[in-house]
Amino acid sequence: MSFHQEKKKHVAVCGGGLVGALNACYMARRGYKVDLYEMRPDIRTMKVVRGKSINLALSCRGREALKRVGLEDAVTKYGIPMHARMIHDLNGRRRPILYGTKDQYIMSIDRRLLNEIMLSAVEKFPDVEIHFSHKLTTCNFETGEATFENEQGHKVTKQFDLIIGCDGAYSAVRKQMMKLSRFDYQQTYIPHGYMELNIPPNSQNEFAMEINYLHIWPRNEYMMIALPNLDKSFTTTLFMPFEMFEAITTEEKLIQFFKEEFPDALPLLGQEELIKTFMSSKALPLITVKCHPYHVNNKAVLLGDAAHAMVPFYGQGMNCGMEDCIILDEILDAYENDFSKALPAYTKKRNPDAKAICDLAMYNYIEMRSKVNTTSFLIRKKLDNLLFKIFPKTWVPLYTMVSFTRIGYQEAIQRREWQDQVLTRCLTVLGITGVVGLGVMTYQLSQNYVHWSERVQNILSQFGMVY
Ligand SMILES: Cc1cc2nc3c(=O)[nH]c(=O)nc-3n(C[C@H](O)[C@H](O)[C@H](O)COP(=O)(O)OP(=O)(O)OC[C@H]3O[C@@H](n4cnc5c(N)ncnc54)[C@H](O)[C@@H]3O)c2cc1C
Ligand SMILES: COc1ccc2c(c1)CN(c1nc(C(=O)N(C)c3cc(Cl)c(F)cc3C(=O)O)c(Cl)s1)C2
Repeated sequence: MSFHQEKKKHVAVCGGGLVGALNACYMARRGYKVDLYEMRPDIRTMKVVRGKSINLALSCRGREALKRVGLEDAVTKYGIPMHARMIHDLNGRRRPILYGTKDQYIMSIDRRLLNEIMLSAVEKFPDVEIHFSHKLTTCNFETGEATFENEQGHKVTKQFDLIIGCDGAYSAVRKQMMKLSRFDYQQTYIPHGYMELNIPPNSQNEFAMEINYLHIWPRNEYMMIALPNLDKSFTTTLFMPFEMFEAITTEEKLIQFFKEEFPDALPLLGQEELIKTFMSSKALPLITVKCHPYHVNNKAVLLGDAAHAMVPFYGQGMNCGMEDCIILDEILDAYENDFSKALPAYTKKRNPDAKAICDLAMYNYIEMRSKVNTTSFLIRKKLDNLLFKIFPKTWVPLYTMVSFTRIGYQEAIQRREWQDQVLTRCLTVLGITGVVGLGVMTYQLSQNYVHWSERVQNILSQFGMVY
């Protein structure tokens, strides 16, 4: 090796899930030697893969992360666009609320397929090896040594320049970090659990509901969400307090509950299939994990749920973890692969945003649980969308900033707080002085917006109103 030739970095990516598989592609693309360790067997050879939601919503942040390693098209060709939410109310009425313009949509992606595509992409890089059925047990943050145990209980220890913990919400790498002083850790289980149900294709072997929608049954204390699959089924996730799951002890109680709460969904789920699935499954827990710092020395760093697990009520956990890969890659460029500088910079940059989305997802859970039924959900989304149409530069709905832009999560929340202040102030003024208040609201919001009257005319004319 010539004097000036730098020794090739050798990294261990722990966890071959959605973030670990993608991060292995990022590290391999940097020219590092990569060993990816996954405690499960190769899911590409397995019949059934138990675990989390069968499908999930891929939005802007995750798509950009896939795009940068050339995987966006490979993934989105198997995705189903969802242009709007479809709100199902108690009397079976369905009302759509667009996410935005026609090119603003999120995608329903099969979790296993996404993971398989990324694992196969990792294998195409030179100097990369995937070790399935290898579970990380311990690591040394001074020497960079990591020990892995295989199915036979055989242990192997290797030394790396960097250990990247992508091993999920119950991360072993993070557990090792928790032994260190000044490592902050916080976890919260919410009282709700989730259970996956299935709406199969109808008798004509077609989708049983409108295809390109994220279907929602908001019922305050509980809710159901359904995302479409390529096989024309919908993976339907029921979110409910554990004690409610536990109180449904008989088939009769189950059917009665669905007849009362989700009457339109019951015939689509099929009573027999619903009984079979519900009675043979356990509701799974939902956890929020926050920690700081994400790195130790120049030897280890956490990405994805290992760093920031969140409740799914914004559809951002995977998208955020995938965006972690972008952030780390950009920082490694900025610091020319000097881990002693790059890792602290990564924590400094990413931790506030990750905490913000964890809080936002939890807030949305609380908001949806307490007062979001069909009407309130409709009103807020339609108000958001109307103000966004009138003042697109000023009033960007929070869900738009989160799911359709790469605005930092923390900045998105700050902008939303400003919107809320303005709205509260204007509605107060409006309440007291009526027309004057309207002027105040328009003036305040239209300051950053030119030609708003043209917009208002355009919008009102769409409702057949001449302004
Ligand atoms: C019901 C539900 C719905 C969701 N919906 C969405 C959604 O719509 N959109 C979205 O963006 N996110 C969603 N999420 C969140 C998303 O699933 C997670 O954020 C994402 O899976 C995190 O990816 P990860 O790779 O960090 O962790 P994981 O996907 O958990 O992968 C961790 C991997 O590490 C492996 N592993 C664990 N321990 C070890 C070890 N010691 N050694 C080696 N390997 C190990 C595991 O086997 C696994 O393969 C949802 C989550 C839930 C629960
Ligand atoms: C597979 O399991 C799951 C479980 C939950 C989710 C997803 C997939 C995908 N999710 C998305 N949420 C948003 C969002 O921004 N908000 C505020 C919403 C939040 C809730 Cl809880 C909801 F029901 C609708 C919206 C909405 O606006 O449509 C998206 Cl945009 S996508 C939540």
